[in-house]
This record gives sequence, structure tokens and C-alpha cells, in this order.
Amino acid sequence: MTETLEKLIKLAEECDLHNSICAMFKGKKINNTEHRAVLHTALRNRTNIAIDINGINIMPKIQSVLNKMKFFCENLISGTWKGFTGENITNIVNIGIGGSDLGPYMVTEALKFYKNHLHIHFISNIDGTHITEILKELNPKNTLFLIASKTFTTQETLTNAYSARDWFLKSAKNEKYLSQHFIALSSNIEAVKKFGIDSNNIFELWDWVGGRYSLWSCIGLSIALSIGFNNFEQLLNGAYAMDQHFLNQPFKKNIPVILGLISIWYNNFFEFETESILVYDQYMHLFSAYFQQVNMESNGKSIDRNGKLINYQTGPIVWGGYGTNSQHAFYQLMHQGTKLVPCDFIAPTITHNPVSDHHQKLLANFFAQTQALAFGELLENNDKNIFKNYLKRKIFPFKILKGNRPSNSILVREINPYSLGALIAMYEHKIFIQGVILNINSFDQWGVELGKRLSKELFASLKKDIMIKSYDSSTNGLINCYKTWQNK
Ligand SMILES: O=P(O)(O)OC[C@H]1O[C@H](O)[C@H](O)[C@@H](O)[C@@H]1O
Repeated sequence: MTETLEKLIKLAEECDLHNSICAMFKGKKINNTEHRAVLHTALRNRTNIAIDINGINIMPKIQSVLNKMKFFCENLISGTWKGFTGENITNIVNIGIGGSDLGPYMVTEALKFYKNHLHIHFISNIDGTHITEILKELNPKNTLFLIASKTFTTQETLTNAYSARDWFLKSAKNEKYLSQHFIALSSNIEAVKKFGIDSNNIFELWDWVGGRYSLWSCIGLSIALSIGFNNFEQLLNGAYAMDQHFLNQPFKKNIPVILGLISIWYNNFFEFETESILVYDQYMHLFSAYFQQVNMESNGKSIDRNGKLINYQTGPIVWGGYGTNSQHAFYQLMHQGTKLVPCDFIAPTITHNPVSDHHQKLLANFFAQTQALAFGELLENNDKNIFKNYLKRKIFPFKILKGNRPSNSILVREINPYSLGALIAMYEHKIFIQGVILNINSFDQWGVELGKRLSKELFASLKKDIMIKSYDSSTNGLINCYKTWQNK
């Protein structure tokens, strides 16, 4: 292992990893296809040391949005901010999707133990069922909407935002009340104003914050409302501590670097294809879903930074689960399947809910699984005749677990805002390492554009009152089936 690690570190050095890390932190335009800097780390720069883009220090505007968030949270949580009838706001609905939903949603769930009296809800899917089911429990008088969209052009978010607006105005009857119930988190100020959101209610973010890296910006307002601004700052502090570790530790002691290299090792040298994140903490049930987006949207590329087609494996397929539930669902394949799944096990040593011996049992399961994956049955691992010998000893081959299946164990003392901030930043940087070594731009996502364009075109076709012949036979068939059934 030492030899492998040394070789991997050499690979990182050959890929000029150190300079790439510095370039990101210094605000160089490393997102080369969009000519943008990548500065989510500036959002949690707790020192106020200047960070320049085009010669302008961006720290003052970051601080000013943080101040505005703090003031808003205090007003909202204390009940100083009122709804249109004078009632206190008790329900916050974040409307967003992708990075404007998954990050804040995951963190508010992960830190539920720290939450105050506000109820936080998330609407993302364009499926009308999502908004219907959430709104049917709510009352417009005490509900406030956060419309979270960096671009403020995303179809799902705008469709949901307009429906929320209609729902609200049905009760409030007067658009002047929108200013007490609608807040925008966006970089597209013009589009926000066009929607009708009061300019005082706009929290700004900037093009150098990638959507999937944006929970540290105003996109995290739902988090700050849920756990209070001080706790939100703790989240930033934890991420900052991990940033410093990442920047300053030598590669062989650098956690994100080592995690990134291990991932390259299994993905590119063994071609294992997938990685799993398994969290032994109920509050963290969305953690793997969140990092599925961050990793797969960042590193799911097949063109390198020089515009050339890649002939090696890039980003792995990331998936996962939580708690012992996953053990009863898909671990069978991980122990005995023909595919090898490198995985990260994460657990807090201290639980927020010490119910009898639940937590010890939970951790015993964590340790049992990593042991079973690594060592199998601890019998004759190197024996070529393993199956024969087992039969001789009347052990059935289908009971054999050969072990030697890789996993990382990540023990966190306690999941709190600070440690969660550090954990998220750790994974963000791991993904960055993978991107540098794979020589791809981890900060664009052109692959999602075609689907968006096509859906707009197809939406127009669905609205037309005629049968469609203009697409491929499969699409024509599906659309026409829809039309036929609609008209019955
Ligand atoms: O925040 P928005 O501009 O609404 O974008 C929401 C999401 O949609 C895009 O399609 C990207 O794939 C995501 O990275 C992004 O977070």
C-alpha cells in the first residue's frame, strides 16, 4: 500500500496538482469552457484576506451578503418579520433544483438536531404532485418562499415559483404582499425583478459559484433559517478548516488528496466503475444523493481540458445509502457479487439520540461490514483451492465471502455544523483532485443542456392539437399515444 500510495502521489505531482489547487483558491479562471473562476472556497474564507477576480477583491460583497442573511435570519426567527396578515412566518419553502435544492436539503436534514421552530420544506420536481403535496399542508399567511436559482431561468424552478405565487395570491389577493412572502436567491437580478420580487428581497450570488458548490452562498439561506445564522457560520468555519488542511498539508497527509488518489486507483487502474457512500447516521440520509450530483455532474466528462476526446475512464458512478437499511438491501452484491464496489463508510461516534444501546449496535454493524468486506471469512484467503477445501470441510461455496473488497472508514466524532462543513468540503476537494488528474474541467455541465432544449421543443409539440410526425418513430409514437389518451 505504501508503494502504491507513493506512486499515486508521484502521479499527482506529475499532474501539477499543487499549482492547480493554488489556481483554484486564487481565483484563476479554471472553468475554462465558461471562462469563470471557481471560488466556492472564497464564500467560506473566514479571514477576510483579499481574493481578487479581474483585480477586484470579492470579499466585501461576500461579507455584505452574509450580513444581509444574518439580519434576515434574525428577523425571521425572532418573528419580527411578519406575513401579510401580521402572523409570524413559521413555514419556509425553498423552491429550486439541482445545486439549488440538493445541497441545502441535504444539510438541513443532516443538521435537523440543531433546528429551531421554523418548518423548512423543499420543492424541486416539476411534477405538480410535489408542489401540491407540500402546499396542501401549508397556510399562505405564515409561509415564506425562497426562490433559489442561480440563473433564474430553470424551467422547473420558475414553473414551481409561478404556481406558488398563484397559490399565495389566491389568499393574499394583492401583489403588494408578495414582498413579505417571496425572496430570491440568484445571480440574475433582472430576471428576479421581472418575476416581481422586491429588490430588497434579493440575495445575490455570482457566476464564480458553481450550482453544485453553492450551499455556502445565499443558496444556503434555508440552512441558516433552519439552524440559525451562528450555526451556519460554524458550517462555513468547518469547511474553511478543511480548505486550510487541503491547501497546506503535504499530499501524503492530505485527506482529500488521498481520497481522490484512492478513487483514481480503483477507477482507472482497476476500472471498478462505481463508488458508494454509506452513511451510518439517519440525519445524513441525503448525503450520498448530494454527492452523486456533485461528483457525477463534475467529473462525468469525455473531453479533456484541451478539447481532446478522452480514451480512459473519467468520473465514477456514485451512489449509496444510509444506516443498516442498505445492509438489508444491496450489500449482498458488495460482498459476493462479481463487481467490486469501493465504498466510504461514514459514522459519528457520538449520537444526538442516545436511545438505549442503539448507537453501539449501529456502530457494531459499521465495523462488522468493513471487516467482512476486507477479510471475508478470514479463512484461507490465499488458497487457490479455496472452493475445493471448503467443500471438503462441508462448507458450501455459496457461503464464502472472499473479502479483499476495498473501503474507507471515516469516523466523525459528532455530526455538527462544523464537522459537517469539513466533511462536505473534504468531498468537494476529493472531486477536484479526481478532475485534475483526469485532466477534465470539473466545473461545467454542458451535458445537461440538450435535454433542456429538447424538452422545450417537445413541450410545444405536446401543446399542438395535431398528431406529430416530425421526430423519430419512438418519440412520435410516445407523443401521439399521450395525445390519444388525453383526448379520451
Ligand atoms: O440554480 P439554477 O440556475 O436554477 O440551476 C439549477 C441546476 O440546474 C442545472 O441544470 C445544473 O445541472 C445544476 O448544476 C444546477 O444546480
